Amino acid sequence: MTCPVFPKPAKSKASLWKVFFTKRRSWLDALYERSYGMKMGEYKLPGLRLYMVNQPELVRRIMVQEVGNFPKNRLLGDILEPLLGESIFTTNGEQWQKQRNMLDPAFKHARVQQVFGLMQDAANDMLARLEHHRPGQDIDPEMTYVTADIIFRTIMSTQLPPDQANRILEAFVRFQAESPKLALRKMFNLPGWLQRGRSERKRLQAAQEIRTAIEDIVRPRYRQAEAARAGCPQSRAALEQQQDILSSLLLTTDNTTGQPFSFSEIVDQISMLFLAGHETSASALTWSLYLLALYPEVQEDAHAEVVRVLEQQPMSVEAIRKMVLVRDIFREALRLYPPVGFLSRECTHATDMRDKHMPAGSSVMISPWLIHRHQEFWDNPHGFDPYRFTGKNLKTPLSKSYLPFGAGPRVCIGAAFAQQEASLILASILRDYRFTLAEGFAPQPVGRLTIRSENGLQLVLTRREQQQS
Ligand code: HEM
Repeated sequence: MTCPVFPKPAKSKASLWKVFFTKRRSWLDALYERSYGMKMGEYKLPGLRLYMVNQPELVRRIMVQEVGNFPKNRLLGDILEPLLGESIFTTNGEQWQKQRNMLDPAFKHARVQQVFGLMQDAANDMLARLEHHRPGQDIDPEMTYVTADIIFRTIMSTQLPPDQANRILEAFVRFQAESPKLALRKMFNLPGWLQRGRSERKRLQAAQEIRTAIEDIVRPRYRQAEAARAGCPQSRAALEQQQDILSSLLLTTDNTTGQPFSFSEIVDQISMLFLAGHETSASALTWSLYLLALYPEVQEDAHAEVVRVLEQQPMSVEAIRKMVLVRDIFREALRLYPPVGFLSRECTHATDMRDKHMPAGSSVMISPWLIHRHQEFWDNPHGFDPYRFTGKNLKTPLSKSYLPFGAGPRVCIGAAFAQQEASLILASILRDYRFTLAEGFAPQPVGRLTIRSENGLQLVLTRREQQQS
């Protein structure tokens, strides 16, 4: 039985220096065989002490029961700061709570359903572009494009013109490629001047390019909000009419001070939603297409499900809800290739877990990648089986061993949004196309900010009606 690709783990743990000099390409390469069966591991690096926690009860303690003692790691904030500023993804305490309160309403189920039409417009544009897909062409950039386009349409009511999209997405590729190098330099506590070398300059420039593009979109709307606050009725009406997430951020004021958000605070949140909202979904969609191409019989089952549902009703929120197999293929892709492979926290107080004493200030990593492939929690952990979610024999309840969207109060705000867009995009492709991997092609998973395929995904698409005629 074919097994979906995953980087073969080393036999044993690599030395620290080997990790530093040879594993900077992808953190997945630093894993070794025992990583896939351990419940807790300890790593002493020059710049920090790091604990890897995979045991479900301890994960729950960190992410749900004692969240206040395990805030988001400063290292993550430092790495993302040039791009995201002080956004909800990295802040803690009161600042985070204020930002979460502000964003939560925009991501409620009802609100997510309202943007289905906008998602569908973007999916239809994707289908039009796919008509020009060459056999064996990489489909990963298309998944990145369509998910970024959905974010622009739903968050900022604007479409992403191809030249601007390419500039932003290419800058993000550079940012993502340089980020793990900085993380390693920080973990190894290298002197400041070594952390500010050529790679860091490239990274900062890429972040600035993305922020400038987002600032250009936000600025006129921000001015409109200022005019509305100064009493201009037309500006207020225009602002209220655009029922996107940017509008709700522009209209919100701080509960305690009554002040609106500043321009840079708004740019921080929008940049974060752009990053968190398209990169993760694009990764998961590309992996879903890979799995479907690798398992043609599952692809045929899923196609049949889509056709069956769409014979009774048009593509809609209700229709995709009925596509249970499509949903479970996406779930299984998120299990095997969770876009956020590591969740990183910090210990504010010294504490004990299993046989380890963790000093205050230690870093804690929870890895959906390892937990989702842990042999004790899953049958056939590296195998593809979308039907496992409807069977009754899951080895461990999903609530304990499945966390592609995180858990507890910091759980992903966009989980319902992501599920809806993914089902829509997959169903649209499955309805119109049969697809296979290009001859001899195998993707190479790499772990950077998200888990992507280093060499993309080369697919051959064939239109279904062409095949039948
Ligand atoms: C398949 C797609 C997605 C995956 C796998 C994913 C995964 C995650 C994970 C694991 C976290 C928690 C990180 C942690 O605890 O350290 C998270 C947080 C977050 N995600 Fe997502 N995400 C996805 C899509 C989205 C989308 C579409 C949006 C918005 C449009 C979004 C916005 C956010 C935000 C704002 C947070 C921070 C929440 C907080 O800290 O309060 N995500 N995501």
